[in-house]
Amino acid sequence: MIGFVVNPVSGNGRGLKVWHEIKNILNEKDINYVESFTNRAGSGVACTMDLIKKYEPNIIVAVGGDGTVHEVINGIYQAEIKNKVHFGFIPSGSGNDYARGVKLPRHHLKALEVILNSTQRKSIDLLKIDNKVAVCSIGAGLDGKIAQITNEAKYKKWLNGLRLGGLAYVISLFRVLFSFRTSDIALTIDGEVKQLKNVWFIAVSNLPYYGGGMIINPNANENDEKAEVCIVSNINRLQLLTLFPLVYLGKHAKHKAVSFFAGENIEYEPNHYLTTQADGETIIVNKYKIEVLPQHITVVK
Ligand SMILES: Nc1ncnc2c1ncn2[C@@H]1O[C@H](COP(=O)(O)OP(=O)(O)OP(=O)(O)O)[C@@H](O)[C@H]1O
Repeated sequence: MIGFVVNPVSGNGRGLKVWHEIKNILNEKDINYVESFTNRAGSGVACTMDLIKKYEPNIIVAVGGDGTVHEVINGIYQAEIKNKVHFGFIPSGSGNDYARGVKLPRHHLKALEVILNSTQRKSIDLLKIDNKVAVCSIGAGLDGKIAQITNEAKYKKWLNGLRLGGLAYVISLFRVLFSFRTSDIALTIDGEVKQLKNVWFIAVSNLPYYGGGMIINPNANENDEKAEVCIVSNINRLQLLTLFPLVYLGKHAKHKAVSFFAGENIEYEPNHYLTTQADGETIIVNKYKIEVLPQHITVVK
């Protein structure tokens, strides 16, 4: 049996349209499935856990955007069944960083074909922070703030409807840039400590993309049992603006303000609270401690 967790409001309402199309095909093909609709932000976790408990599906599919991917993966994680239920994805949002990262089709009908016909499976790592997990990235500082105000902004919905969700992050950058305060950070990666001054953000990745297509950690690999870390520090606002377009091309590596690291256990202590995003969703963090969970979830490819 396949369980579908559908976010009807993803992609500014595209989620519901996509689901109706998918459902018709499932009915025509006489596929055994169950569905559950998210009814508010965050409810995808409980929807997933309920489906697993009641129906014991072998595949759980998120129908939505990266936020829905995040919630369903957390539902599977909290159900403590590890690789027993396989994860599938049908995109109906606009960011699609997960689909890009694991090289899944971005068209919903092609994605459905993969779920119904593919026998390929891949075990991938997850990133754990507090009692939550992320599949794409966890970012703190400027990117956390940008994700927060983007998720609250009306223009995200309009732009999502036009399939220009990535542009919403650019608008938000200009909104937060001038009031944002950088921080000093003590960073520990696998026991090695580094002191960093004037940090704009710290992005810890399992997959290369975030923010609707920025290639923030080009070397991130979902099953190398490591997280890639990109830090931007010691740069003024104008220089940051010139760096920003390079991230869309993954060409920021040579810039003097950019440092990369990799490891299994990443911990940082900032000198003030950093707004944090996990897979683009704002999360409240008690401890800035990120751990790689090696090959913790099996995805349909
Ligand atoms: N019924 C609902 N009403 C309001 N918000 C919801 C509902 N269901 C889910 N959400 C929230 O909608 C937000 C956005 O979902 P999602 O990321 O899947 O779509 P998107 O923003 O259109 O896509 P993307 O993140 O790929 O741009 C998530 O924070 C999710 O918790």
